[in-house]
Amino acid sequence: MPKTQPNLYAFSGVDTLAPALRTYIVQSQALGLARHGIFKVAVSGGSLPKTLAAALLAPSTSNDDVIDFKKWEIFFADERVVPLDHADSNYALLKSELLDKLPADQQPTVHTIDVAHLDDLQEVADQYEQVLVSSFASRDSVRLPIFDLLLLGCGPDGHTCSLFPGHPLLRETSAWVAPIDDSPKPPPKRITLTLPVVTHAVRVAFVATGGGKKDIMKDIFDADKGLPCALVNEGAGDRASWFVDEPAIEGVSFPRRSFL
Ligand SMILES: O=C(O)[C@H](O)[C@@H](O)[C@H](O)[C@H](O)COP(=O)(O)O
Repeated sequence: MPKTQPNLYAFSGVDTLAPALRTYIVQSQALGLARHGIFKVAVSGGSLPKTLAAALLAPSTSNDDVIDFKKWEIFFADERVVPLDHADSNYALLKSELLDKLPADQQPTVHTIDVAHLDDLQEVADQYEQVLVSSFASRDSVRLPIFDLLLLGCGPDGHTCSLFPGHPLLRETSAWVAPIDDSPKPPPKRITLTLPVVTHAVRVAFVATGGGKKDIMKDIFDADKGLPCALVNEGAGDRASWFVDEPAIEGVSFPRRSFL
């Protein structure tokens, strides 16, 4: 069977991107709820939580546009191994951008890292993997967890999650969650979903905006440099969708799709 290609959706700016991202997330939510009565989603840090808030905090426009946060189970695609109230924490970022703005009766289940052993990176990764095992069935019965949706960013070097270009972690085939203590982007100590888990998700959405992304977007879409984002595109095919603004893909020749 020929390999499928990722969907590249381009918008004039975040104000037009956010409603489309919302529609895509609502569709993903419906698929997740139909599959198992819950919506299992993992999110990254960076600018993503702010864009997510723009997409998700807007009022519903119809009965088909309802976000049922109480049925969401939120995981972190990667997390910096710091206290949960630390300025570097992806959880703290999601909390301030989104969770704190949701009413008390609309709070999702959120799986943070266990901060009891922050000095033991492997332990933090192992414990987070156990959280996934508890949610996605026993490790023996499923080879890989299947997230309903991953919401990811793309770094200026082509990294995603805490999977960095040329890093040995890209070759991890066994763990679901891995520690990294030499992240080229500070802070150095993190945990991350591994590449097989990322490419195994039902859907993977990247959000990349701004002219600062255009060179790396050319490398991801028009070249063959084995960058982490390109490896996700290769593994997920048309299960991967990119929500970008025009400045981010200026000069990229890969064909865009229209988001309907
Ligand atoms: O852990 C990190 O260091 C950041 O979360 C990082 O991975 C970020 O997601 C990308 O660099 C995209 O950043 P923007 O969303 O700001 O473009």
